[in-house]
Amino acid sequence: MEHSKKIGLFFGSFNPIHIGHLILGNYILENSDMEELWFVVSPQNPFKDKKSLLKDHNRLDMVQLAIKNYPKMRASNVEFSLPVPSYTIDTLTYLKEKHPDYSFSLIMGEDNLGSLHKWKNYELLLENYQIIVYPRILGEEKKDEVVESLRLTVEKHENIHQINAPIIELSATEIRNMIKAGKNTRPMLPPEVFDYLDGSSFYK
Ligand SMILES: Nc1ncnc2c1ncn2[C@@H]1O[C@H](COP(=O)(O)OP(=O)(O)OP(=O)(O)O)[C@@H](O)[C@H]1O
Ligand SMILES: O=C(O)c1ccc[n+]([C@@H]2O[C@H](COP(=O)([O-])O)[C@@H](O)[C@H]2O)c1
Repeated sequence: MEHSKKIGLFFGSFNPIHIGHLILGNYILENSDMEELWFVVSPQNPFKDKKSLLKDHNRLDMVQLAIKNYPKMRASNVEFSLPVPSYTIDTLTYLKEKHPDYSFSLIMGEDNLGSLHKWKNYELLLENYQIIVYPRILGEEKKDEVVESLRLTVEKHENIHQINAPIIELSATEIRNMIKAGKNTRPMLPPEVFDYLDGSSFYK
């Protein structure tokens, strides 16, 4: 049988991409059988607050800058030309058609696993794709018993693979707030992304 290249997909708005995303992407490449890791930049979601969301191409530019020295990482703009809001199952179906020789897996934080049962066609997603789940610190809301029990049901599925990646408590929201307040974000951002933002008026 022909080998199908294993691709891990990491979806997000990456507004901006930060070192938490990079550390995790690198961990997965170094500790799983994924051969490539694609950062799939989600377009502007009409149901979310757009005020501080940079344009698609700016967020894609930053991902490209951040990964330029990581040969196994790619930036994907596949969702830019698909209907919004982007449903992961639709993106996966499109990617599978476009790259029939690749095998795609989903990379997801433990926090998102709690709401997976609300995603479009989540049963289809679970049946057809491997989902790699990494640990996050769960907030009070996520600890809710009902969510927790649903999470456990999904967790038992054979396509869910939990990995022991390091927890980096950083968020793009925190970084945007710091930039707005004139604080230094250099250690939280890949150097090229820091320079890109430093020379612009973004988030200020
Ligand atoms: N520090 C982190 N460590 C691991 N995963 C993260 C981290 N921050 C975000 N993620 C995950 O990365 C994906 C893309 O993240 P996203 O671009 O939404 O970043 P974010 O930092 O959570 O952004 P925001 O604060 O704007 O909501 C999401 O699945 C999110 O759960
Ligand atoms: O497909 C769905 O129904 C669906 C519902 C919610 C979230 N997602 C995906 O999960 C990613 C992270 O979601 P969020 O809400 O944490 O930004 C987002 O980029 C989407 O690709 C997908």
